[in-house]
Amino acid sequence: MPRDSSDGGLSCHLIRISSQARQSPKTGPCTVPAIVAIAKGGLTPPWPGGHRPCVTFTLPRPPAPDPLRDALFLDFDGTLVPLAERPEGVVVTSALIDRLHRLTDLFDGRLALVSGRAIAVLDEFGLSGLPMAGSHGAEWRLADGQHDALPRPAALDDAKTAFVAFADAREGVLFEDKPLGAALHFRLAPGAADDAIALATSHAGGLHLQHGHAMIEVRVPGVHKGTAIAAMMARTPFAGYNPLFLGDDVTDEDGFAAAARLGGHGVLVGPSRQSNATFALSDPVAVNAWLAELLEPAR
Ligand SMILES: O=P(O)(O)OC[C@H]1O[C@H](O[C@H]2O[C@H](CO)[C@@H](O)[C@H](O)[C@H]2O)[C@H](O)[C@@H](O)[C@@H]1O
Repeated sequence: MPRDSSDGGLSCHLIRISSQARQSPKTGPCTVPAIVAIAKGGLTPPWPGGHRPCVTFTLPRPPAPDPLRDALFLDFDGTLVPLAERPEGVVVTSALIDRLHRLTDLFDGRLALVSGRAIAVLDEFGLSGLPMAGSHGAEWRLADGQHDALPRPAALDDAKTAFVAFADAREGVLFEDKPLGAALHFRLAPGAADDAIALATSHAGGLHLQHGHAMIEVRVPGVHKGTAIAAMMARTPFAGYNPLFLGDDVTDEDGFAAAARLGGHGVLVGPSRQSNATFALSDPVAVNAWLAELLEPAR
């Protein structure tokens, strides 16, 4: 199966190849259909005419997990709930909460949320009964009360002051105060993206610069969703099972890699891209339908 290794780091199975000329995500316009690139020698440089080929990575739908062998790790925003214009705008329905609890029972407790949000925020959304990792892996809490959280770095206070001033000065930019991070959202002000990212980068010393959907964040360094999944997988009731992780954002790539390393796999939610995931679902509606199907045999 052909692979595109031109971007380094990630490697993806190329399942479907587009013959349409499209915008290349990495190197500007691509004008050479991949099928031509393959005919001329492959998907790595040199490409015909020097142009990156147009490729579409399409991953297959995940098979149904086995409740006796697998553990489910679920991202929140963009995976379980559709993205909203504002962080506080997402809606967590009672049907979703009920579904997650029934799945937890089906998997004998082996279901956890893995989010960039703080655990305290997920609790406020009514999800407090579930095991979860928050703050991009900087904190986790299991159903039996085991928990861990890294301390808040002092550097976040300076970042917060600068981010609040920036958000006040730029129409549509939102500041999100997080216990273990500080974030700027520019979904409502896309023109402010470059300046917001530059500002966050200037405050990233000693912190981790975390990109996300229409947002930039500085946060606790040294951890990520992969380390959180590994920490939970080392403990009861997860140890000894195969982790499946569903996520949509760049922060989820570490989780996909960890799931694969620990004997499971990642499921990318959303449009195709180069990813550590090996399966895909189109959006949160598809995720919730897939999850609901798992409960059907138990009805
Ligand atoms: O890891 P996740 O659970 O996916 O959390 C990632 C970030 O989600 C939130 O921001 C994103 O969702 C917002 C609401 O839909 C949206 O307005 C924003 O553009 C997205 O980036 C949350 O606010 C962040 O703290 C999380 O890190």
